[in-house]
Formats: sequence, C-alpha cells, structure tokens
Amino acid sequence: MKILTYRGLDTAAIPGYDKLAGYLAADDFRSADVKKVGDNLYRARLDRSNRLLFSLYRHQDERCALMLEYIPQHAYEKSRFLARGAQIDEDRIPAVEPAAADEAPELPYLNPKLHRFHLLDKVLSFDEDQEAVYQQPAPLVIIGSAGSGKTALTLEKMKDASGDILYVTRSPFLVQNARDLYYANGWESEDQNLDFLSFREYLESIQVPKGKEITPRVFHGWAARQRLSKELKDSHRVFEEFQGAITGTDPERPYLSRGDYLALGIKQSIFATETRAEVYDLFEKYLQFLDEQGWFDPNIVSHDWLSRIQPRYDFVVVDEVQDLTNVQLLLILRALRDPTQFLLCGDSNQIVHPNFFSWSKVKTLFWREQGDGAPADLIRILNANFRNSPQVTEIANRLLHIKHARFGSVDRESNYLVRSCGPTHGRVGLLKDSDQVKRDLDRRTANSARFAILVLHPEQKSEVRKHFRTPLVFSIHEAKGLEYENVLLYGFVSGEEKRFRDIAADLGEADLQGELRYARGRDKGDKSLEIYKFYINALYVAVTRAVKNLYLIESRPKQHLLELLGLIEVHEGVEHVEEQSSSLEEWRHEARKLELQGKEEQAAEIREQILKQRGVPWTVLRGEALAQLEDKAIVRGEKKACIALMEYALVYRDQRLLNGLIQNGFKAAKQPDKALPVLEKKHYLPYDLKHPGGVLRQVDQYGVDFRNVFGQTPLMIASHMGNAELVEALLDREADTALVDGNGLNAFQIALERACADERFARQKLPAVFERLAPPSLDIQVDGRLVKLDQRSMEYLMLCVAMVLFYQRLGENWGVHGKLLRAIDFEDVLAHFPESIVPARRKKRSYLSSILSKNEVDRDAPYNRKLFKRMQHGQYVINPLLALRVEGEWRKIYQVLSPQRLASRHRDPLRWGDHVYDPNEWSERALEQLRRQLQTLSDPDAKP
Ligand SMILES: Nc1ncnc2c1ncn2[C@@H]1O[C@H](COP(=O)(O)OP(=O)(O)OP(=O)(O)O)[C@@H](O)[C@H]1O
Repeated sequence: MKILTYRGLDTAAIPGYDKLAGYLAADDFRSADVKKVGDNLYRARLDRSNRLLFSLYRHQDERCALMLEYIPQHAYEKSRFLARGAQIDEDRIPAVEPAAADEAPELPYLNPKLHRFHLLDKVLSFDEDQEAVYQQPAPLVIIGSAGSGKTALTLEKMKDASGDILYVTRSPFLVQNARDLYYANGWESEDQNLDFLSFREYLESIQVPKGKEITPRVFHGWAARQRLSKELKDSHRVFEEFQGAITGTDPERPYLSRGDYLALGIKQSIFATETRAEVYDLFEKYLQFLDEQGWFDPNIVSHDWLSRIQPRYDFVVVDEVQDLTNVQLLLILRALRDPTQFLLCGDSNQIVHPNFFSWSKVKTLFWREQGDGAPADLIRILNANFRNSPQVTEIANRLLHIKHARFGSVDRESNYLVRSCGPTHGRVGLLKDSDQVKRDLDRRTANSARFAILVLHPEQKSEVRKHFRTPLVFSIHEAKGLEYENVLLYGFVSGEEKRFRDIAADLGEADLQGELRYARGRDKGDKSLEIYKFYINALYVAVTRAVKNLYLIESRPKQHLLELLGLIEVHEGVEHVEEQSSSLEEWRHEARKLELQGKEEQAAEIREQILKQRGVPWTVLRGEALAQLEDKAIVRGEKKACIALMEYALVYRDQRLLNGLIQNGFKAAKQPDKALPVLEKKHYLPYDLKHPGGVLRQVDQYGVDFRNVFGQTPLMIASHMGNAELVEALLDREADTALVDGNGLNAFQIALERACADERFARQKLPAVFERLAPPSLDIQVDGRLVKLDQRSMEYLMLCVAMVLFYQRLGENWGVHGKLLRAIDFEDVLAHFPESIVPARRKKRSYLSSILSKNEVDRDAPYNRKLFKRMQHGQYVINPLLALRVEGEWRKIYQVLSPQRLASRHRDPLRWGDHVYDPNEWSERALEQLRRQLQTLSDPDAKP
C-alpha cells in the first residue's frame, strides 16, 4: 500500500510513526490494529495511548493510505477530521482488513514522485508544475487555463501565509466557493486573519460607495432607451468599452478625456476610430445617468479610492485577475504592507469581449509600483486541465491554434496549449439541425440539471426555447463561471457564418499542429480583425463550459471552421446522448447556485417551470398589513384582530403591543406564558414532529424560504424549535441563513435567543444546529466601511448575542432598573452554553468586558470593530451608527432591530389608600427616552 502524508503532518514528531507506516505499507492491518472510526476514516495504533488517523484511496491498481492526523492520548474529541466532540469507544469500533482499500474512492490523479497530498473539498496530489508553483515564494502570477487548478493551488498556498490575508476576486459566487473550499474538512489556523471578499466588498471595505453598482442588466436597459447608430447597438460591447477602455486603464484619471480616447491605438479599443466620437458622447450621457439615478461605476470609484487606501494586508490573493481592470488591481496591490506579497491568477483566454487585459499590463503595473526591486521571474504557467474531458480539451486546443494563427498571441504568457488530465472520457459531436433531432434531444435533456444550451446572442434564446424545455439556456455573456457535464451549442457558428468563415479563412490542418509559438498576428494591416476576436473567444469560452460532452447543432454544418475543429461527420440521431433526469433536489441546488452567480432569469425559470413554486396564499404580517391589523385591534378593538395581533406580539415578544391589548381590556394578553403553548401548537406543530413531511410539502409548494403569517421562514421556526433534523433538511434544500424575521433576527440568532433564555435548549438542542445555522460572516458597516465579521470571531458571537439581549433584557434592564447592557448580561446567558460552542475562557466576565471595551466606538484600538457604544461606565448599547447588510440592503442597526418593541413586563399598579402608582407608565417614559436617544445617536445629522 502506498503511504501519502497530509501537508504539514510532522511525521518526525509522531512517536512510532515509521514502524506504523511500515505495517500499513506492508498491508499488515493487524499489527497496525486498524479500526474504522468514521466515513473513510480509520485509526491505527501507534502505542498504548496514541493513535493515527488515515483514509483509504485507490489510484489505478494501487491501494493508498493517506495519513491525516496524529491523535495523542485517545483525544478523538479534539480531532479535526472526526466530527468535533466525537466520543469513540475503542472496544466497540470494528477492525478492518486491507481489502477495504479495494472499495475505497479513486484518486483521479496521483503524482508518483510526491508523497505529500493536499486537501480542500477533495484530496489533491499536485502535478510537477503545480508543485513548482507551490514551492515558489510570492510575488507570483499564476496563469492557467480553466480547470488547471489555479484556485485549488492558490488556496493551498494561502494556508502557508500568516497575518492579515485577503482573497479577492470579482465574482461573489467564486468568493463563497473559495471560502468553502478553504475551510473544508475543518481547516483552522490561529495565525491567520482572513478576508474573503468580492471586489465590490473590497471597495466597500475601504469606503462604502454611494448608490448601487451599475450592472450589465441596468446598463442594457438604459442603453436600449438611447438613440444609437447600428455600430453601438450591441450594448455588451459598449459596456465593455466603457469599463475596459475609457475607465479603468489609467490610474492617474477616473476616465480618459475625449481627446485621449479618440487617440487610442487600434488595439486599445473595440470600436473603429470613426465610431469613437459617438461612443464618447454616449459615455458622457452614461456619467450623467449614473449621477442622476444613484449608480456607481466600480472603475471610477476605484480610482477615487486610490487616495484612501492604506496598507493593511500581509498577503493578498487575486483570483480571476483577468476580470479586473488596471485601476482595480492597483487598488488591491496598494493594500499590501510589503508590496511583493501577492499571488495573482487568471486566464486571458476566458475573456469574451477583448477587454484589453494582458499579462504584460499586469507586469508593467507591478514594475511601476516596485521600481527596480521587482523580481524578474514573476510568472508561472499551468497547462494541465483537471476538469474537462480530453475530447473537450482537444477542441479547445484547436480553437487556441486558430486564434493564435489568425490573431497572433494575446501576449507571451497566454501562449500555450492545454494538456488534459481530465478525469472522464467524453464525447464531442455535431448534430443535424432537424426537428427529429431536436425533439429527441429535448426528450432526453429537458429534466436534466446537467445539460445546458449556449447561444452566441441573447436574442437566440427565444429560438432555442421553441424547441427545448430546459431552463438552462444561456447567452455567451452569461456563460462565465458556468460548468455543465453536457453542453449544447445551438447555431453558434451558423448564426454568424460570415464572421466564422472570415476567421477560418485559409487556415489548414498544418496551422493546427505543434506547440504555439509566440507571434504577432498575420494580418497586421487588417484593423477590422479585432472585432472578430469576440467570436473566437466566445466559442472558446462556450466549449470549455462542457465538463464531459459537447454537442453542436448547426443548421449549416458544412463550414470550414467546424472542419478545422474536426467536426465533419453530422449525426442524424442522438441515441448516444444519455437520457438524464435530475431530482427536484438537484434542481433546487442548481437554482440556488445560479442565483448566487447572478443568473436570476434561469433560476426563476427553474423555480417556476420545474419546481412549480408559487407565492403563499396568505397575508404576511409586515409593513402596511401589520399596521392595519394594529389599527383594527388596538384602535377599533375587533376581537378577531385582537387575537391575531396577540399571536404576532407573542411570536415577537412585543410587550408594547401586548400592553396595548391589555389596556384595551384584552385580558388574554396578560398571560403570555399561557397563550404561547397554544400558539405554538396552532402554528408550529408540524415543525416539532420527527417526520416533518408537512413542512417539506409546503416547502415544495412555496419554496424553501417562504414566509408564514408572522414573516418567519421554515428555517427560522425549525431553529426556534431546535429541530436539528428539520434544520438539516432545510439547509440541504438551500434555505437561506441570512434572512431575518420581523425582529431583524436571522435563524441563527433565533436559536441563540432560545438558548439564552433556556438552559436546557442551550445544552440539548443548540450544539446540533449552532455551526450549520451561523452564516459564514455578517456584513457590518462602521465609519462608512464594510467589515466582514467572520463566524469564527468572538465579535460575531457578541454582536449576535447583543441583538438577542436587546429584546430579552434591554427593555427590562432600562425600564425597571435604569441599566443598559453589561458584561454581566452576556456572562449570565453564555454561562450555560456548552463548552464545545463557547469555551470556558470566553465566558469569563473579564474576557467579555475586554471584548466590549475593545470594540467601543470611541476607542482607538487595533481591530476595533466599533460594535458597541459605552453610554455609562460598563454599560453599553449596540453602536447606533452601525449598519448591517440585510437581504442585500444596508440598514442601520436600529432599523433592523425594533426599538419600539422595547418594553418591560407589564406590572400591576400599586395602590395605597387613594394613591395609585403605575410602574408601567414610569417604565414606558424611561424607554421612550431611550428610544429617542438611540434615534438621535443613529442619525446625528437629523434636524430635531
Ligand atoms: N492536482 C490535481 N489533482 C486532481 N484534481 C485537481 C488537481 N488540481 C486541481 N484539481 C481539480 O480540478 C478542478 C479545477 O480546479 P480549479 O477550480 O482550481 O481550477 P481553476 O484553474 O481555478 O479553474 P477556473 O479558471 O475555471 O476557475 C477542481 O475540481 C480541482 O479540485
């Protein structure tokens, strides 16, 4: 059996390691005393009390033991790889034979020379090139085609850095994905302070820009309303020109002047010189539009922020750097304390419109920043592909050849072919464009979430929809970042026959042989060539979206370009296309993924067409509906309305509403403890059952995040009930953990809220849901800057608990005792939290005090998140100037929380003689004064 060791596992420091490894290598599981302790997790015996954890894999015909972790003193509960807190009774776990390895999962790639492996979401053995990059210190630029393992390698390199670290890329989806990969399998590091940010968030972390970021969709809507000549009709091109040529290129200016734009060289603009004046006219209108309609352009803001950026990172990773402009990249690099500590990666072949990105520009930028001290050897190339099938990679390589032969190299760096290490065998085929073929193909693919159709232009989508039912139809502009097992290109080449004919021109098979040599384009004089690049780039991007199988349907299949790609035979049948049907679960997952990638159109189509979801038929109590109910109950005293309002008030513990009802003589409101169980039975019963079929049926009907009458999602209720199985089922269905209820609390905070008030819940229910429910980070805004509070920080927990205490304690504390929130309040509630969630040292009052004071608004301290405002000695409220991003919008904290719901418990008036003293009035006055104070502090500029 081959022995591989996990990165960083210091085998020399493990007593008895060599002997044990020897047993395993010799397949002697008996001497190694191997037992199974988890899913593909085995333990072997080092000596009486120490154990070693490993996994089994196969590679081709070889068995492999992957050594993971040293477990000293039977301390399985501290293991990173076993579920945290695992208790293992060694006498009861089954012994294992080496033959278990024959059933183990297959490693798709194994470098025979390397004994170290890495682990993200899966096991990785680096190939020679990856290993060389792994060993190379920063600064480093990693260039590699789609699927060459850039992201994987970069993340593993990031784990070696220490201090303040930034991972940034344009797409929020990729950021989330990278973060998930990074922390997969329980990775933790004490000496890293990590930020995973999308470029937008990075801008916000310097200063939140005013307005919203302009999106292609908004831009197209606006451009469609302008009177434009034919040359400017393609608004994608115009948008690219604005974002890549007029803005974003020159760090000295927010955008080029008209004169400079008109004077750009032919390679620096997508538009011919004679059209540029009109483009610039439109650009000026665009500036006006941004200003008037409250949008911002990220390039212009990036330029403005250059004057604000301060060094604050020790190490920076920029992924998909080809999606960023010069100015954006500069803004990132300027955040480095040591300007050489960066790692950039990308692939200029993944650009659809030529947006003037080139590696030489990146280098120039770096050298200009660095002066003479810049290292000469910055760039590393990865040319293996681990994602696509060899057949797809072959077509992609042919396209690179064609592009290269016709247009010359983009730059020296992007001049390579791709070597396939693809895990599976695939198929590439040209299909006849007949009704029969389309019908058969539709039948086989309509229910498959692993089959997508791509077209060149958005208008072609409606044509596709006439023949195909799948919701997964994308234009090339939407295709970035997508990958599907099967991809069909519909009329890609026939739709632009002339363009592709011109591109293929007189190229022959001989032009597609050998390696790419760096060369300028053949047709130097032909200035119109630039325009053609879009078509070939688009085809390249489209082809590489296919992980396994690629099909093309062409109405005119006899085309030179297709011939060059080796697509000569036209298939009249589609028997070889596997019929696939995806489960609703896969479709739900697909919809959520697309939504995160900003592909709302397709996500909505899946929800409507496949998941058949619709809106809830009841009225959700919020905003106007809630105000009306209040009016009917409290002003007009309608009985039914009183009951409904009492229920609402009970759900949100809105003492003020209850008090209102009591004053109106609605007695039931006086005894919330009696009314609450009735309410729970009426509304939450299905959420408490072992088999929550009823809830899941509703989820199927209305979507996983539907709102009940009180505005709660199923996840919020499941979390309130502490029903871990249901929570799990809902999260599997992609329930959104970031949504908030009528009190501004998300599902995680709702579970905390129960746990703070109920020791049994904290002990018995909370551990099972705690980690799964906590959103990975909270976006807060302090001093106009975005801070992402990571789930792993104590500040995250403190802010969440403070939001809970706002409702649970602040009303009573202030209304009765004249106190705000104090360390003792936090100590009180955290005291009964299990050790696995909050370790004892973090529950101590001194520690809690130190977190409160370290994060005081008026204190000047490093890493001060300014979460709290100290109002009196040791007494705090959440910083009224803090804003939270809730459901995509920035909202001030006291708009998220509801100060009007602050109230102390209703007390009976005291009487002696003729005197009546009503403590409720006193409390209410005090609380009103607090509300006003919070309001003033929240909005210091408001007129009194
Ligand atoms: N050495 C390896 N062995 C096996 N799989 C690998 C290896 N390197 C990368 N992979 C896998 O290949 C896939 C593609 O890797 P990754 O996403 O890092 O590529 P990328 O270059 O960033 O691609 P893109 O530019 O499309 O984002 C991933 O599933 C990754 O786990």
